[in-house]
Amino acid sequence: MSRLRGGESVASFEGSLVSRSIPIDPPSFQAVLQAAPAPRTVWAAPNDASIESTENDRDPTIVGSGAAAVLRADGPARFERIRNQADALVADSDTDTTWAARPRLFGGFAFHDDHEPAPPWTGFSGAQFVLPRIQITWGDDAAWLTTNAVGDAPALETRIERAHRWVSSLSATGPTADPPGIHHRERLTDRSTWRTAVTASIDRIRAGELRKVVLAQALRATLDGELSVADTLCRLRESYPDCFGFLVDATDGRYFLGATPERLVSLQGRSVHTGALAGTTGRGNTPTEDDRLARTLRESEKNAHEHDLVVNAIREQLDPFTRQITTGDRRVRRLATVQHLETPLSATLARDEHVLSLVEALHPTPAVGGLPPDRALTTIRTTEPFDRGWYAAPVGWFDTEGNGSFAVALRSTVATRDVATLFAGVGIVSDSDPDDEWDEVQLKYRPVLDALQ
Ligand SMILES: C=C(O[C@@H]1C=C(C(=O)O)C=C[C@H]1O)C(=O)O
Repeated sequence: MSRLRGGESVASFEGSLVSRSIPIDPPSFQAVLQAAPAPRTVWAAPNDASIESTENDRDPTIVGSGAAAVLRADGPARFERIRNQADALVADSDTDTTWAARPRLFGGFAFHDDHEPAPPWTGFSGAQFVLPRIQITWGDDAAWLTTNAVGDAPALETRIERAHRWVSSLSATGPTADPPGIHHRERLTDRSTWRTAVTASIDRIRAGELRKVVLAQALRATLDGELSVADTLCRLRESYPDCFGFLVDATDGRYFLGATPERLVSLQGRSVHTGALAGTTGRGNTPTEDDRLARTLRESEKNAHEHDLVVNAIREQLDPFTRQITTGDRRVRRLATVQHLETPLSATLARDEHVLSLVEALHPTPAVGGLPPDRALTTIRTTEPFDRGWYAAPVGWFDTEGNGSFAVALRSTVATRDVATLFAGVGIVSDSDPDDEWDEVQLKYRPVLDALQ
């Protein structure tokens, strides 16, 4: 475990990161996740060929177990503080791993700079990253076992053998329990409060004070049975295979998990992939109705405006870092419960950068914050009657060289064994309709609600 000295920004580790890995027969994702000792971390990459990637940067699926080091930070400087702690940890690191199996730190950040870890976010700092003791990585048709430690290389050789025996002993498919079921739902935002808030934001947009703001709602679901994190994530993976599945364990019986369609940024070497995801409609009951909804979404001026604001802001935020930015074609991204407008963007960095610098520059994009950013964030803070915590904030991983992959933590829940709090939001622009936006929020709760009942 890491030792923190003199406050969170200065980390001192007794030695550097050591890491060993071996190829293994691919075990069952669910069985590993079910059996892995805490804290568990999950990064499940999309199985979507349409997500742009180069040969090398295909994002793998990884389950982490245990903690060889934990980095934490708070406040507006949390991105830089995590970066400094990580630099101290990886200086002189000793790894024998292949590219896919390399050690990574998994975690994320709170949405707001002034995040307080109050319920339901107890245990969640402003930022937390875990270097797992054991990492299982699934690539396209291979898998690896990696063991990580801080300054303890000899013990690693024995640990990797023990971990290998453990993984090999897991049965091919894990047990699948029924979903826990929901016996009570409590809205933290009611319809009339929502109408008032959305109308007030629209008035401010029409008065020229704001251009866009993303307002969210929260829903507290009391569960009938006990939540199984592994089963819930597997159900989300099945229904949303082209989303990013994630799990963050706050180490006190609270988990943040979800399956989000939105990539924030991925960096490999100097190659950057990101995208704008904004503008939403539902799914039809028939293919014809589905296509009609998609066409209406594509042709809607309101959605085009909402979407363009995001594309332009991402381009501006990336501009200082890049030599060249390419904006791909806008398309409709069809998920099980909604359809979104999506534009992929790729760029080449002008110089080497750590992925956390890009994460900090991009968060929050106007897909989840708004424009101008400061006014939108103040509006969110003063309007929403709950703390967003880590919802709509960056979650992902980075490696010892500053490569990494981050998603925007949407379609998610912060949960204990018996209560799950869900969040979902919508972009408000001048011609938004409060009731349509209410309906859109309900659609965005569906991925997690369906996985729970
Ligand atoms: C804020 C959410 O989604 C974001 C808002 C969208 C919109 O307003 O159309 C679409 C996708 C996401 O960028 C959410 O899912 O909670």
